[in-house]
Amino acid sequence: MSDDSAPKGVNDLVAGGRYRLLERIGSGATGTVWRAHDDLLDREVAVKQPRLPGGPGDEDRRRAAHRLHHEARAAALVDHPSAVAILDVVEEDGQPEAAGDGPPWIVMELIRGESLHETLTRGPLDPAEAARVGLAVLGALRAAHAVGIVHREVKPANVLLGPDGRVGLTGFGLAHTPDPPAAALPGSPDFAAPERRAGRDAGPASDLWSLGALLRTAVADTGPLDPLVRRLLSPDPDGRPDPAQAAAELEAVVAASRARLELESR
Ligand SMILES: Nc1ncnc2c1ncn2[C@@H]1O[C@H](COP(=O)(O)OP(=O)(O)OP(=O)(O)O)[C@@H](O)[C@H]1O
Repeated sequence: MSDDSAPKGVNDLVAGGRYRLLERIGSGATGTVWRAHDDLLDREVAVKQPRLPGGPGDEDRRRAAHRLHHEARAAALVDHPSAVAILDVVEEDGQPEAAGDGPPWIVMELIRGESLHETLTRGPLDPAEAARVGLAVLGALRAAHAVGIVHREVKPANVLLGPDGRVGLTGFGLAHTPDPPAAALPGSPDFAAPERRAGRDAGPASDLWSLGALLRTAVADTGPLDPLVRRLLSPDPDGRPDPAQAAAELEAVVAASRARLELESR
């Protein structure tokens, strides 16, 4: 693309010499997410600009940068159509930082839409749509668990919904591989499994509890999802369903709804 046709960015800020920031999408605890144009590949992407506390060398700042690096690495390991793909990481600050502690700007695929959290501010989903979204999230979680990653922050704000039915799980900031640090990490209490709230470590079953909480929050009445949601929300991690079984039950709810719609359209 020639310079003339390149979209004009906000303040013409170009991260990593390549990602032209176009529009602020939103911001969270660790940074601001921008819609950006990748001038090299001529496509739009999402770029997370870190917001780090303190000044260079501060412990808080070092920890926040570490968390972002960790988020990028954890998310990049997960290869699933319902996990937001990590495309690149660039270090862009101009500030002298210790190697590996610099603020990483995370370049991700852009999901044009909104988070499930935003969708739910307008009203609940019907159980079949919740099952479809839950099935996608569960798929991404199973892919994460298969490579030894526990997400630890499954919640509606971390589920992005595209206009084409696309579901993208993001927010791997608290994700970790087993053998965790002893200290309990912060998270969202409403979606954190009881063992996590008690300060014990989270395993794959903790993500299943969070999925149960997400499904319960997404619908006005759990209806056909009720038996599954109850088991996902079992206080005992061993009492939660096997992920393959949970997927089969969600699929059954989605299939029943499709069959009903087909009958009605005849
Ligand atoms: N890849 C993406 N494509 C489109 N929008 C995104 C993407 N990633 C995040 N967003 C949007 O950007 C906003 C901020 O995302 P971010 O991940 O920083 O939020 P957060 O989960 O609250 O943050 P944190 O995990 O740091 O607390 C959210 O509204 C989210 O919907």
